[in-house]
Parts: sequence; structure tokens; C-alpha cells
Amino acid sequence: MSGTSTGLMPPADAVTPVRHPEAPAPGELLGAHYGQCFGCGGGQPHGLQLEARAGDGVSVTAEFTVRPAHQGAPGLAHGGVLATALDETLGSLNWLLRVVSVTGRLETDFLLPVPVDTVLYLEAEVTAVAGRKIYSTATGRIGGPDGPVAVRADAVFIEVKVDHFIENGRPAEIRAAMNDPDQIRRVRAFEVNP
Ligand SMILES: CCCCCCCCCC(=O)SCCNC(=O)CCNC(=O)[C@H](O)C(C)(C)COP(=O)(O)OP(=O)(O)OC[C@H]1O[C@@H](n2cnc3c(N)ncnc32)[C@H](O)[C@@H]1OP(=O)(O)O
Repeated sequence: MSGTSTGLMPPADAVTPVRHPEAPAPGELLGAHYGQCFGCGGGQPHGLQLEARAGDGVSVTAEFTVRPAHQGAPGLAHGGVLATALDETLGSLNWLLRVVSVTGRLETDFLLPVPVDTVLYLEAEVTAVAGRKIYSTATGRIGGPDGPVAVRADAVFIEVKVDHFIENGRPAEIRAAMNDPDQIRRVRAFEVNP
């Protein structure tokens, strides 16, 4: 069953997540964290170009339209693409906590097939925080924001420093990102985190 793996269960000392006081207001479009991100970047023609908005508390909503480039079986979304949509939506929760974190574990349930041209309505929220571990959950609905759940996921994200990307990313892309004033502005949004 989903959500029951040991790695996805918050430990006894986990605390309730706290929305950062300078988090974007509910309803605010969060924008891409990186223009070349396959999940949210505008610079990836076949990417998901997922648009996420801040929700209440430590939550986000997002929409992603399945396009022909995202097929697995004829006329149906590839499961890995749907997992990417969930992962990206969960990653957007970083803006609400104002913490930089990366996916450590992502467990996905595929409940309904998702045809091409479908809009996937996603919601994600942080459920608990324990040290660097951020526990979260997400759903993707079809047919409307209140439609049936087609995919869902539980995840643990691990807080990292910005250096995680600088030390591990390919140098050419790191250099380009560090020369991009928009990218620097987005990263600085996290540096004010106490
Ligand atoms: C600027 C905004 C950027 C937003 C990006 C969002 C994009 C969308 C989300 C993604 O797709 S991110 C890309 C996919 N993920 C990765 O590339 C991560 C690759 N993995 C790593 O780099 C490291 O394994 C990781 C940073 C996650 C952890 O390595 P560390 O050496 O920093 O952690 P460490 O081993 O010290 O563990 C710290 C805690 O996390 C726990 N932990 C680590 N990996 C875990 C895991 N996989 N599952 C569950 N827990 C995990 C670990 O047990 C420990 O718990 P305790 O504090 O209780 O001891």
C-alpha cells in the first residue's frame, strides 16, 4: 500500500510544517525555478511546462496538459511523465517553506489511465518535517479540479544547500545559470531563509 514504506513514515520527532512568512500569497503563480527544467521550464519544448500556484498553508496547486510528446501507450500519458508531474508539483513546495530540497524518495500510485489532451489538476502539501527530511503528498485529478484521482504520490524531500547544485551540475549549465540574473534572483529568494 502507498504511504506505508518505512522511508515515507515521518519519525516520532517530526514537526508540523510552517509556511514561511515571506512565502508567495495563496493563488500567486510560482513561476519556473529554472528555465531549462523538464518539469516547469519554458525552455523545454517537450517538457511539462507545469504551472504551480501557492495554496493555503504549506500547499500548492498545479496544472499540466498531457501532449502527444508525453505518450507511453497510444494516446495515453507515459507513467514516468505523470510521476514527473507529481515530483515537480511536490518540488514546488520549496517556495512555501523557502527551503531548497531535492527528491529523496517518491512513491507513486497510478489509478486511472490519462489520455493525451487531458489536463491533470495537481495538489501537493507538506505533511511533516524532521530535520532535513520533508514529508509530502500529492494527487493528480482528471476531468476537473474535483474529478477522480488518477495519480497520487508520497515523497520525502531532503533539504540541501544551493552548493548541492553548484558542486554536482554540469559546469556549462552551472556557469550559464550563474550568469543569468533571473536565476540568481530565484536562488536568492531562498538565501533569506533563517
Ligand atoms: C532551487 C529549487 C530547486 C527545486 C528542484 C525541484 C525539482 C523537482 C524535484 C527533483 O526531481 S530533484 C532531482 C532528483 N533528486 C536527486 O537528484 C537527489 C539525488 N540524491 C542526493 O543528492 C542525495 O542522496 C541526497 C541529497 C538526497 C541525500 O544525501 P545527503 O548525503 O545530503 O543526506 P544524508 O545521507 O546525510 O541523509 C540525510 C537524512 O535524509 C535521509 N535520507 C537521505 N536519502 C533519503 C531517501 N532517499 N529516502 C528517505 N530518506 C533519505 C537520511 O536517512 C538522513 O536522515 P536522518 O537525518 O534521520 O539520519
